[in-house]
Amino acid sequence: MSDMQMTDIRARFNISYGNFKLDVDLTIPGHGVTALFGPSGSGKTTILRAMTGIERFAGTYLAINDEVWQDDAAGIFLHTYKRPLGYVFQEASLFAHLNVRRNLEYGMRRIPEAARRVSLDHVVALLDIGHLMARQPEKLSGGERQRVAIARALATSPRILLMDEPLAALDPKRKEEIMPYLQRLHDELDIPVVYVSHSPDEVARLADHLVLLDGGKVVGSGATAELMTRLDLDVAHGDAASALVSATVVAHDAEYHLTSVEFSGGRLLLPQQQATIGQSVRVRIQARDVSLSLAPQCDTSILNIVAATVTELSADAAGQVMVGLDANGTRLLARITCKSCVAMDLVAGKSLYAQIKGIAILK
Ligand SMILES: Nc1ncnc2c1ncn2[C@@H]1O[C@H](COP(=O)(O)OP(=O)(O)OP(=O)(O)O)[C@@H](O)[C@H]1O
Repeated sequence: MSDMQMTDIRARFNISYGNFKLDVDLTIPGHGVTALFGPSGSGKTTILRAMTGIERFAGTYLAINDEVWQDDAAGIFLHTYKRPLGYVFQEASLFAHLNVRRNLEYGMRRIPEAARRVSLDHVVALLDIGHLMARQPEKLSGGERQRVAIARALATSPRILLMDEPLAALDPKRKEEIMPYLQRLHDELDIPVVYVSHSPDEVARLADHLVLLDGGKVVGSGATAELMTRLDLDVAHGDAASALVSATVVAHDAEYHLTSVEFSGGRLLLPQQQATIGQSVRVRIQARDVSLSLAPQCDTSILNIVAATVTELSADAAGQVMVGLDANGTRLLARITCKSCVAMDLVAGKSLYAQIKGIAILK
Protein backbone atom coordinates (compact mmCIF):
# COMPACT_ATOMS: atom_id res chain seq x y z
CA MET A 1 0.00 0.00 0.00
CA SER A 2 2.74 2.45 0.97
CA ASP A 3 4.48 2.42 -2.42
CA MET A 4 1.18 2.77 -4.25
CA GLN A 5 0.57 6.20 -5.77
CA MET A 6 -2.66 7.48 -4.27
CA THR A 7 -4.40 10.23 -6.12
CA ASP A 8 -7.56 10.43 -4.12
CA ILE A 9 -8.83 12.19 -1.08
CA ARG A 10 -10.08 9.65 1.44
CA ALA A 11 -12.12 10.91 4.34
CA ARG A 12 -13.88 8.87 6.99
CA PHE A 13 -15.58 10.83 9.74
CA ASN A 14 -17.86 9.73 12.53
CA ILE A 15 -18.93 12.76 14.51
CA SER A 16 -21.72 13.33 17.03
CA TYR A 17 -22.99 16.73 18.12
CA GLY A 18 -26.00 16.02 20.34
CA ASN A 19 -28.73 14.79 18.00
CA PHE A 20 -26.69 15.42 14.88
CA LYS A 21 -24.58 12.54 13.62
CA LEU A 22 -22.17 12.81 10.72
CA ASP A 23 -21.21 9.44 9.32
CA VAL A 24 -19.35 9.66 6.02
CA ASP A 25 -16.85 7.51 4.19
CA LEU A 26 -15.73 9.34 1.09
CA THR A 27 -13.30 8.84 -1.74
CA ILE A 28 -13.14 11.88 -3.98
CA PRO A 29 -10.73 12.84 -6.77
CA GLY A 30 -7.41 14.34 -5.69
CA HIS A 31 -7.72 17.04 -8.36
CA GLY A 32 -10.37 19.43 -9.65
CA VAL A 33 -13.31 20.83 -7.69
CA THR A 34 -15.53 18.69 -5.48
CA ALA A 35 -18.69 20.38 -4.24
CA LEU A 36 -20.33 19.41 -0.96
CA PHE A 37 -23.97 20.17 -1.56
CA GLY A 38 -26.96 19.71 0.70
CA PRO A 39 -29.55 21.48 2.85
CA SER A 40 -28.67 23.62 5.83
CA GLY A 41 -27.48 21.49 8.72
CA SER A 42 -26.56 18.48 6.54
CA GLY A 43 -22.93 18.55 7.74
CA LYS A 44 -21.02 20.35 4.98
CA THR A 45 -19.06 22.72 7.23
CA THR A 46 -18.50 19.96 9.78
CA ILE A 47 -16.68 17.97 7.07
CA LEU A 48 -14.41 20.91 6.25
CA ARG A 49 -13.69 21.50 9.94
CA ALA A 50 -12.87 17.84 10.45
CA MET A 51 -10.41 18.07 7.55
CA THR A 52 -8.60 20.93 9.27
CA GLY A 53 -8.01 18.91 12.43
CA ILE A 54 -9.20 21.87 14.53
CA GLU A 55 -11.06 19.35 16.65
CA ARG A 56 -9.78 15.81 16.99
CA PHE A 57 -12.58 13.38 16.23
CA ALA A 58 -12.09 9.74 17.17
CA GLY A 59 -12.29 7.18 14.37
CA THR A 60 -11.18 9.62 11.67
CA TYR A 61 -9.18 8.66 8.62
CA LEU A 62 -8.02 11.40 6.27
CA ALA A 63 -5.51 11.15 3.44
CA ILE A 64 -4.91 13.86 0.86
CA ASN A 65 -3.45 12.15 -2.17
CA ASP A 66 -0.35 10.37 -0.89
CA GLU A 67 -0.26 12.02 2.57
CA VAL A 68 -2.08 10.58 5.57
CA TRP A 69 -3.05 13.49 7.84
CA GLN A 70 -5.04 11.49 10.31
CA ASP A 71 -5.50 7.81 11.00
CA ASP A 72 -6.77 7.27 14.50
CA ALA A 73 -6.46 3.50 14.25
CA ALA A 74 -2.74 3.95 13.60
CA GLY A 75 -2.32 6.81 16.07
CA ILE A 76 -1.54 9.37 13.32
CA PHE A 77 -2.69 12.94 13.88
CA LEU A 78 -1.16 15.88 12.05
CA HIS A 79 -1.87 19.10 13.96
CA THR A 80 -3.83 21.81 12.19
CA TYR A 81 -0.85 24.13 11.86
CA LYS A 82 1.08 21.36 10.11
CA ARG A 83 -1.67 20.57 7.61
CA PRO A 84 -0.87 22.30 4.30
CA LEU A 85 -4.38 23.52 3.56
CA GLY A 86 -5.99 26.79 2.54
CA TYR A 87 -9.38 27.76 4.00
CA VAL A 88 -11.62 30.43 2.53
CA PHE A 89 -14.71 31.41 4.51
CA GLN A 90 -17.96 33.09 3.58
CA GLU A 91 -16.65 36.42 4.91
CA ALA A 92 -13.03 37.12 4.02
CA SER A 93 -11.02 37.23 7.23
CA LEU A 94 -8.11 39.47 6.25
CA PHE A 95 -5.86 41.16 8.80
CA ALA A 96 -7.37 44.65 8.99
CA HIS A 97 -4.10 46.36 9.98
CA LEU A 98 -2.11 44.92 7.06
CA ASN A 99 -2.39 46.02 3.44
CA VAL A 100 -3.10 43.45 0.74
CA ARG A 101 0.58 42.73 0.02
CA ARG A 102 1.34 42.14 3.69
CA ASN A 103 -1.72 39.93 4.04
CA LEU A 104 -0.44 37.77 1.20
CA GLU A 105 3.13 37.72 2.48
CA TYR A 106 1.98 36.76 5.94
CA GLY A 107 0.61 33.45 4.66
CA MET A 108 3.58 32.88 2.40
CA ARG A 109 6.29 33.46 5.02
CA ARG A 110 5.06 30.57 7.13
CA ILE A 111 6.06 28.18 4.35
CA PRO A 112 9.72 27.25 3.92
CA GLU A 113 11.01 28.23 0.50
CA ALA A 114 11.58 24.64 -0.57
CA ALA A 115 7.91 23.82 0.06
CA ARG A 116 6.56 26.72 -2.02
CA ARG A 117 4.87 25.42 -5.12
CA VAL A 118 2.88 28.51 -6.08
CA SER A 119 4.56 31.88 -6.64
CA LEU A 120 3.07 35.07 -5.27
CA ASP A 121 3.24 36.62 -8.75
CA HIS A 122 1.24 33.76 -10.20
CA VAL A 123 -1.43 34.02 -7.52
CA VAL A 124 -1.64 37.82 -7.90
CA ALA A 125 -2.02 37.49 -11.67
CA LEU A 126 -4.52 34.66 -11.39
CA LEU A 127 -6.85 36.67 -9.17
CA ASP A 128 -6.04 39.98 -10.88
CA ILE A 129 -5.26 41.86 -7.68
CA GLY A 130 -1.94 43.52 -8.66
CA HIS A 131 -3.57 46.97 -8.58
CA LEU A 132 -4.86 46.37 -5.04
CA MET A 133 -1.58 45.44 -3.36
CA ALA A 134 -1.14 48.70 -1.40
CA ARG A 135 -4.79 48.90 -0.24
CA GLN A 136 -6.02 48.30 3.29
CA PRO A 137 -8.76 45.62 3.52
CA GLU A 138 -11.45 48.14 4.54
CA LYS A 139 -11.00 49.89 1.18
CA LEU A 140 -11.80 46.79 -0.86
CA SER A 141 -15.20 45.79 -2.23
CA GLY A 142 -16.68 42.49 -1.00
CA GLY A 143 -15.66 40.71 -4.22
CA GLU A 144 -12.11 42.13 -4.11
CA ARG A 145 -11.75 41.13 -0.46
CA GLN A 146 -12.77 37.60 -1.33
CA ARG A 147 -10.27 37.47 -4.22
CA VAL A 148 -7.51 38.56 -1.83
CA ALA A 149 -8.62 35.94 0.71
CA ILE A 150 -8.42 33.24 -1.97
CA ALA A 151 -4.99 34.53 -3.06
CA ARG A 152 -3.79 34.48 0.54
CA ALA A 153 -4.91 30.90 0.96
CA LEU A 154 -3.18 29.89 -2.28
CA ALA A 155 0.04 31.72 -1.40
CA THR A 156 0.67 29.11 1.29
CA SER A 157 1.04 26.42 -1.45
CA PRO A 158 -1.70 24.26 0.04
CA ARG A 159 -2.15 20.60 -0.88
CA ILE A 160 -5.89 21.25 -0.74
CA LEU A 161 -8.12 24.34 -0.76
CA LEU A 162 -11.26 24.28 1.39
CA MET A 163 -13.90 26.86 0.49
CA ASP A 164 -16.98 27.35 2.64
CA GLU A 165 -19.63 29.18 0.62
CA PRO A 166 -17.12 31.77 -0.57
CA LEU A 167 -19.74 33.63 -2.62
CA ALA A 168 -22.64 33.53 -0.16
CA ALA A 169 -22.02 37.00 1.29
CA LEU A 170 -21.81 38.67 -2.14
CA ASP A 171 -24.64 40.20 -4.16
CA PRO A 172 -25.46 38.59 -7.54
CA LYS A 173 -23.36 41.12 -9.49
CA ARG A 174 -20.24 40.50 -7.37
CA LYS A 175 -20.84 36.75 -7.55
CA GLU A 176 -20.85 37.00 -11.32
CA GLU A 177 -17.60 39.00 -11.22
CA ILE A 178 -15.74 36.50 -9.08
CA MET A 179 -16.91 33.34 -10.86
CA PRO A 180 -14.38 33.56 -13.74
CA TYR A 181 -11.55 33.72 -11.18
CA LEU A 182 -12.75 30.57 -9.50
CA GLN A 183 -12.99 28.86 -12.88
CA ARG A 184 -9.44 29.99 -13.79
CA LEU A 185 -8.12 28.74 -10.50
CA HIS A 186 -9.58 25.40 -11.33
CA ASP A 187 -8.07 25.38 -14.82
CA GLU A 188 -4.61 26.66 -13.95
CA LEU A 189 -3.67 25.24 -10.57
CA ASP A 190 -3.26 21.63 -9.72
CA ILE A 191 -4.73 22.00 -6.22
CA PRO A 192 -7.84 20.03 -5.32
CA VAL A 193 -10.69 22.20 -4.03
CA VAL A 194 -13.48 21.10 -1.70
CA TYR A 195 -16.23 23.66 -2.15
CA VAL A 196 -19.26 23.93 0.13
CA SER A 197 -22.31 25.39 -1.54
CA HIS A 198 -26.07 25.74 -1.33
CA SER A 199 -26.32 26.97 -4.87
CA PRO A 200 -27.11 24.62 -7.78
CA ASP A 201 -25.77 27.29 -10.12
CA GLU A 202 -22.33 27.40 -8.46
CA VAL A 203 -22.18 23.63 -8.41
CA ALA A 204 -23.07 23.40 -12.11
CA ARG A 205 -20.43 25.95 -13.06
CA LEU A 206 -17.56 24.89 -10.88
CA ALA A 207 -17.77 21.32 -9.69
CA ASP A 208 -16.34 18.28 -11.47
CA HIS A 209 -17.38 16.01 -8.67
CA LEU A 210 -20.39 16.30 -6.43
CA VAL A 211 -21.04 14.95 -2.96
CA LEU A 212 -24.69 15.19 -1.92
CA LEU A 213 -25.30 15.30 1.81
CA ASP A 214 -28.45 14.97 3.86
CA GLY A 215 -28.72 14.62 7.62
CA GLY A 216 -25.00 13.87 8.04
CA LYS A 217 -25.02 11.11 5.40
CA VAL A 218 -23.76 10.95 1.83
CA VAL A 219 -26.72 10.34 -0.46
CA GLY A 220 -24.71 10.50 -3.67
CA SER A 221 -21.14 10.99 -4.81
CA GLY A 222 -19.94 11.08 -8.39
CA ALA A 223 -19.28 13.14 -11.51
CA THR A 224 -21.42 16.30 -11.36
CA ALA A 225 -23.01 15.80 -14.79
CA GLU A 226 -24.00 12.26 -13.88
CA LEU A 227 -25.46 13.01 -10.44
CA MET A 228 -27.44 16.01 -11.61
CA THR A 229 -29.49 13.81 -13.92
CA ARG A 230 -30.02 10.88 -11.55
CA LEU A 231 -33.75 10.80 -11.00
CA ASP A 232 -33.47 8.97 -7.67
CA LEU A 233 -31.81 12.12 -6.23
CA ASP A 234 -33.51 15.38 -5.19
CA VAL A 235 -30.97 17.39 -7.16
CA ALA A 236 -32.52 16.12 -10.42
CA HIS A 237 -35.95 17.44 -9.46
CA GLY A 238 -37.69 20.78 -9.15
CA ASP A 239 -37.28 24.04 -10.94
CA ALA A 240 -33.47 24.15 -10.93
CA ALA A 241 -32.98 20.63 -12.32
CA SER A 242 -30.68 20.66 -15.31
CA ALA A 243 -28.37 18.57 -17.41
CA LEU A 244 -24.73 19.49 -17.97
CA VAL A 245 -23.51 18.69 -21.43
CA SER A 246 -19.93 18.52 -22.69
CA ALA A 247 -19.71 20.17 -26.08
CA THR A 248 -17.29 21.76 -28.54
CA VAL A 249 -17.71 25.15 -30.18
CA VAL A 250 -17.92 24.57 -33.94
CA ALA A 251 -19.09 27.79 -35.60
CA HIS A 252 -20.21 31.38 -35.18
CA ASP A 253 -22.93 32.91 -37.31
CA ALA A 254 -22.32 36.66 -37.39
CA GLU A 255 -25.49 37.40 -39.40
CA TYR A 256 -27.84 35.88 -36.82
CA HIS A 257 -25.58 36.40 -33.79
CA LEU A 258 -25.49 32.71 -32.99
CA THR A 259 -22.85 30.21 -31.94
CA SER A 260 -23.16 26.51 -32.60
CA VAL A 261 -21.77 23.80 -30.40
CA GLU A 262 -21.62 20.08 -31.03
CA PHE A 263 -22.30 17.32 -28.52
CA SER A 264 -22.93 13.59 -28.85
CA GLY A 265 -26.60 14.20 -29.68
CA GLY A 266 -26.00 16.75 -32.46
CA ARG A 267 -25.60 20.48 -32.87
CA LEU A 268 -27.06 23.22 -30.69
CA LEU A 269 -27.42 26.90 -31.46
CA LEU A 270 -27.19 29.57 -28.80
CA PRO A 271 -26.79 33.33 -28.62
CA GLN A 272 -23.34 34.35 -29.89
CA GLN A 273 -20.51 33.66 -27.43
CA GLN A 274 -16.93 34.87 -27.06
CA ALA A 275 -15.69 31.27 -27.24
CA THR A 276 -13.14 30.18 -29.86
CA ILE A 277 -13.80 27.46 -32.42
CA GLY A 278 -12.66 24.08 -31.12
CA GLN A 279 -13.00 25.13 -27.48
CA SER A 280 -14.52 22.59 -25.10
CA VAL A 281 -17.41 24.01 -23.13
CA ARG A 282 -19.82 22.92 -20.44
CA VAL A 283 -23.37 23.70 -21.41
CA ARG A 284 -26.39 23.74 -19.12
CA ILE A 285 -29.82 22.70 -20.35
CA GLN A 286 -32.53 23.22 -17.76
CA ALA A 287 -35.23 20.56 -17.54
CA ARG A 288 -37.95 23.23 -17.64
CA ASP A 289 -36.60 24.46 -20.99
CA VAL A 290 -37.00 21.10 -22.70
CA SER A 291 -40.28 20.04 -24.28
CA LEU A 292 -40.93 16.75 -26.04
CA SER A 293 -42.53 15.79 -29.31
CA LEU A 294 -43.09 12.41 -30.94
CA ALA A 295 -42.44 13.72 -34.46
CA PRO A 296 -39.72 16.18 -35.51
CA GLN A 297 -41.35 19.62 -35.73
CA CYS A 298 -40.43 21.96 -38.55
CA ASP A 299 -43.10 24.63 -38.06
CA THR A 300 -41.65 25.88 -34.80
CA SER A 301 -39.47 28.77 -33.70
CA ILE A 302 -37.39 26.41 -31.58
CA LEU A 303 -33.99 25.99 -33.23
CA ASN A 304 -32.68 23.10 -31.19
CA ILE A 305 -34.36 19.76 -31.71
CA VAL A 306 -32.45 16.56 -30.96
CA ALA A 307 -33.43 12.91 -31.24
CA ALA A 308 -33.50 11.13 -27.88
CA THR A 309 -34.78 8.04 -26.11
CA VAL A 310 -36.69 8.03 -22.82
CA THR A 311 -34.61 6.30 -20.13
CA GLU A 312 -36.89 6.76 -17.11
CA LEU A 313 -39.80 8.72 -15.71
CA SER A 314 -40.14 10.05 -12.19
CA ALA A 315 -42.84 12.04 -10.41
CA ASP A 316 -41.82 15.64 -9.76
CA ALA A 317 -43.93 18.47 -8.25
CA ALA A 318 -47.73 18.01 -8.31
CA GLY A 319 -48.84 17.43 -11.89
CA GLN A 320 -45.26 17.32 -13.22
CA VAL A 321 -43.06 14.49 -14.42
CA MET A 322 -39.28 14.51 -14.82
CA VAL A 323 -38.29 12.60 -17.92
CA GLY A 324 -34.76 11.21 -18.21
CA LEU A 325 -33.49 11.15 -21.80
CA ASP A 326 -30.53 9.76 -23.64
CA ALA A 327 -29.36 11.75 -26.66
CA ASN A 328 -26.81 9.41 -28.22
CA GLY A 329 -24.90 8.98 -24.96
CA THR A 330 -25.65 12.34 -23.31
CA ARG A 331 -28.17 12.52 -20.49
CA LEU A 332 -30.83 15.23 -20.70
CA LEU A 333 -33.84 16.03 -18.51
CA ALA A 334 -37.27 17.29 -19.53
CA ARG A 335 -39.86 18.48 -17.05
CA ILE A 336 -43.32 18.11 -18.50
CA THR A 337 -46.88 17.83 -17.21
CA CYS A 338 -48.40 14.50 -16.21
CA LYS A 339 -51.16 15.25 -18.70
CA SER A 340 -48.66 15.41 -21.60
CA CYS A 341 -46.90 12.32 -20.33
CA VAL A 342 -50.14 10.35 -20.50
CA ALA A 343 -51.21 11.88 -23.83
CA MET A 344 -47.84 10.95 -25.40
CA ASP A 345 -47.90 7.53 -23.78
CA LEU A 346 -44.31 7.94 -22.59
CA VAL A 347 -42.49 4.85 -21.41
CA ALA A 348 -38.82 3.96 -21.06
CA GLY A 349 -37.31 3.09 -24.44
CA LYS A 350 -39.61 5.37 -26.47
CA SER A 351 -37.89 7.40 -29.20
CA LEU A 352 -38.84 11.03 -29.51
CA TYR A 353 -37.51 14.55 -30.05
CA ALA A 354 -36.34 16.96 -27.37
CA GLN A 355 -37.01 20.59 -28.20
CA ILE A 356 -34.58 22.75 -26.29
CA LYS A 357 -35.52 26.35 -25.67
CA GLY A 358 -32.72 27.69 -23.50
CA ILE A 359 -29.05 26.78 -23.42
CA ALA A 360 -26.25 28.45 -21.47
CA ILE A 361 -22.52 28.01 -21.72
CA LEU A 362 -21.20 27.76 -18.19
CA LYS A 363 -17.48 27.53 -18.87
N1 LIG B 1 -19.34 22.81 17.31
C1 LIG B 1 -20.58 22.31 17.28
N2 LIG B 1 -21.21 21.93 18.41
C2 LIG B 1 -22.45 21.41 18.38
N3 LIG B 1 -23.16 21.24 17.26
C3 LIG B 1 -22.60 21.61 16.10
C4 LIG B 1 -21.28 22.17 16.05
N4 LIG B 1 -20.99 22.44 14.74
C5 LIG B 1 -22.07 22.07 14.02
N5 LIG B 1 -23.03 21.57 14.83
C6 LIG B 1 -24.35 21.04 14.40
O1 LIG B 1 -24.08 20.07 13.39
C7 LIG B 1 -25.06 20.13 12.35
C8 LIG B 1 -24.39 20.29 11.01
O2 LIG B 1 -23.83 21.58 10.93
P1 LIG B 1 -23.00 22.08 9.68
O3 LIG B 1 -22.57 23.49 9.98
O4 LIG B 1 -21.95 21.10 9.35
O5 LIG B 1 -24.09 22.06 8.53
P2 LIG B 1 -24.02 22.72 7.08
O6 LIG B 1 -24.51 21.67 6.13
O7 LIG B 1 -22.67 23.30 6.83
O8 LIG B 1 -25.11 23.84 7.21
P3 LIG B 1 -25.21 25.33 6.56
O9 LIG B 1 -25.47 25.10 5.11
O10 LIG B 1 -26.36 25.94 7.25
O11 LIG B 1 -23.91 26.02 6.82
C9 LIG B 1 -26.00 21.24 12.72
O12 LIG B 1 -27.13 20.66 13.32
C10 LIG B 1 -25.21 22.08 13.70
O13 LIG B 1 -26.07 22.71 14.62
